[in-house]
Parts: sequence; C-alpha cells; structure tokens
Amino acid sequence: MLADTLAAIAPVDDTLAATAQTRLDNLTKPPGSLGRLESLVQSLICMSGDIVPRVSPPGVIVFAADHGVAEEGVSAFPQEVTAQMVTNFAAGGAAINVFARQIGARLEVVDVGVNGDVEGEGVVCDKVRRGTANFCREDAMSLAEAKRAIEVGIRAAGRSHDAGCRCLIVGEMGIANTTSSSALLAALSGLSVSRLVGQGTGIDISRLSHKAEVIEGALVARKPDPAQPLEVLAKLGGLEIAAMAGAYLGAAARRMPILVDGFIATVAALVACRLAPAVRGYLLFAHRSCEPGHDAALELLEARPLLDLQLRLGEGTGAALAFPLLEAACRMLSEMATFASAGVASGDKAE
Ligand SMILES: O=C(O)c1ccc[n+]([C@@H]2O[C@H](COP(=O)([O-])O)[C@@H](O)[C@H]2O)c1
Ligand SMILES: Cc1cc2nc[nH]c2cc1C
Repeated sequence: MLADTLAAIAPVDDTLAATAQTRLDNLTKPPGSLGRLESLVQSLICMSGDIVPRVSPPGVIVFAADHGVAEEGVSAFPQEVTAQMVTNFAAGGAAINVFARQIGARLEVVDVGVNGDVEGEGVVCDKVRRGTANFCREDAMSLAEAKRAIEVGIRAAGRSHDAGCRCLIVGEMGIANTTSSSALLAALSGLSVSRLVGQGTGIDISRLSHKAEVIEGALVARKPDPAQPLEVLAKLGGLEIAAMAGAYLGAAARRMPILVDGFIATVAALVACRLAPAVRGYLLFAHRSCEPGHDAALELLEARPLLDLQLRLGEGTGAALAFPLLEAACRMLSEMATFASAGVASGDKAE
C-alpha cells in the first residue's frame, strides 16, 4: 500500500496559477489587496485542480501513541497521560474537540500505539505496538512496524476523503513526542540538537540540557542515515509521527490540501517530503509553535506559517484555528463580485 500511494502522488498543477491570477484580479478589490489570502486560494486551486476550490468540510485526524524514551525523564507529564487524553478526546472534552466542532470538522481519533487499553467509544484502534522502545537502548521500532504505522495513516486519510472531507488537518497526542521529533529533525537536517530541543509540555529550563544529552546519545548509538528516511523513522520513532507522515502521503495522493499543525506535525511533514518530495506542494502551514525546533523545520521546508499565537499544545489545534482563513480564501473567490458584474470601474491593471 505504501508503494502504491507513493506512486500515486502527482505534483500540484502549477499551470492553473495564471488562470487563478486572472480570476483574482477581476474581483472587486485592488489587485493583490487581499494579500496572502490570494496566494492561499491560488495554492488550493493548484492542489485540487478545481478552479473553484472548496475546503469544507475539513477532516481532523488525531493519532495517539506512546514513546519508550519517556522513561528518560524528558517530559513534564507521565506516560499514562497519553491514554487518558485519548479517553478525553473520545468524550469530546479536549481543545481539539472544541475547535473541530467550531469549524464543522469530521474528527477521528486513532490509537496507533498507545501503551495501554484505551477507554472510550469511537476511537479507531489500529495499534501497531504498545508504544515504541526507548531509542536510547534500541531502535524505536522495526522497519516493518514503521511501514505499518505509515499505512495506518494512509488508511485514515482515505476514510476522511471517502467521508467527503476537502482538507486534512492531522494532529497528535504522545507524551515525549517532542523528544522523538527533535531527534528526527536533528537526524534529517544535521542541525545541532541544542538548537532544536524545547520545553515541550513544560519541562524546567534546567532539564533542557538533559533532554539534549538524551537525544545526542541516541543519535550516536542509532547512527541514523539521513538518506534513508524510513530507517530514520524506525530508529527514532514514533508511531504517531509515522502515521501522520502516512496521512500526508494519503491526502496528497488524493489531491487533498493539508493544513499542517505545530512542531511534531511539521517534523512528520518533513519525513513525508523526504519519502515523496511532491507532497510539499499539498502542504499549507497553520502556525509557528513555541517549540524552538519548529522554526528550523519550517525553514527546511521553506514554509511561512499563517499564525503565531504562541501555541504549544498539538492535537491539531493550531491548524483548526487557522482553517477559517482557508475557508475565507475560497469564499472570496466564489462569492465576490467581479468589476464587470458589479459595474465597478477597474484600475490600471485589472481589465
Ligand atoms: O505541536 C506542538 O508544537 C507541540 C509543542 C509542545 C508540546 N506538544 C504536545 O505535548 C506533548 C509532547 O510534549 P513532551 O514534553 O511530552 O515531549 C504531545 O502530546 C504534543 O501534542 C505539541
Ligand atoms: C494534558 C495534555 C494534553 C495534551 N494534548 C496534546 N498534548 C498534551 C499533553 C498534555 C500533558
């Protein structure tokens, strides 16, 4: 399934950009005056191939999994919180539930590797294993498990698409996953770990150097080869990050626009782009997270996020908050009058 999905990802159709520009310049506004909303809708046209693109209803998928590296004391919260938060998602009480309801999204929660039995109806159980191994001691997972976790994500994106979703938001929940994400980013970029680690759920500044040492030690022990992204993923985890990368691949193969959330979501996007560079054309970036590694990941992907709200929650919350901008960009194109239809005189450039 992974090979088929990779083969199905076509580059976005840049030839539609000129048609989109003409349409935008005919709308009753000075050309370019709606700024980045204009480039957003242009991107949505090139992604979907539809000259009148739609992003509603959006689909939100939250992947949850545990991380063996949590036993190194790298998070402010205990590992059990992952399973407890999944129960909270199922009950509708987490931040992402609130924001998903606000934007009319279909929300799916997928257990791809929680270390325990999750309580709560409506959680899709697609568990590959009960948490990753501690990557300081051994590979987080096998290559086969990494592939299976990616395929969990591909299947989930397929369900959102088949349910009629027109834009995909992918969130995550996993105690210690900022450690896994920083390790992946350091391995894929060659950047120094000290530049990439952050407080995650809120560890003390004094524990940051311990977190960096844990990652540095693991990189020496695991020896990830940046030219082998699947192997890097297997060595450093995590299961939800693999599933997120898979969901991006699955969405891109279906020409669905993807609104990328925070730090972990962006590292997963980097993994997906290393597996299939054409995925980059389907990505829009919602916000700049507080996690310092996010800046580096965004830079590597040449991405400029829409919002900067000092968020550091994950779950897909930043993307859900940015989604109304995408909806507004689509409505601008489909609902605004043109100079000709409204009888408004055009300026020097509009015709
Ligand atoms: O999305 C982000 O930018 C983000 C930044 C910091 C923390 N988080 C969330 O916090 C958890 C990971 O933090 P930690 O400290 O346990 O590594 C995980 O469940 C993420 O969803 C998310
Ligand atoms: C309570 C809590 C909620 C979260 N949501 C995403 N990551 C999280 C981490 C914690 C600790």
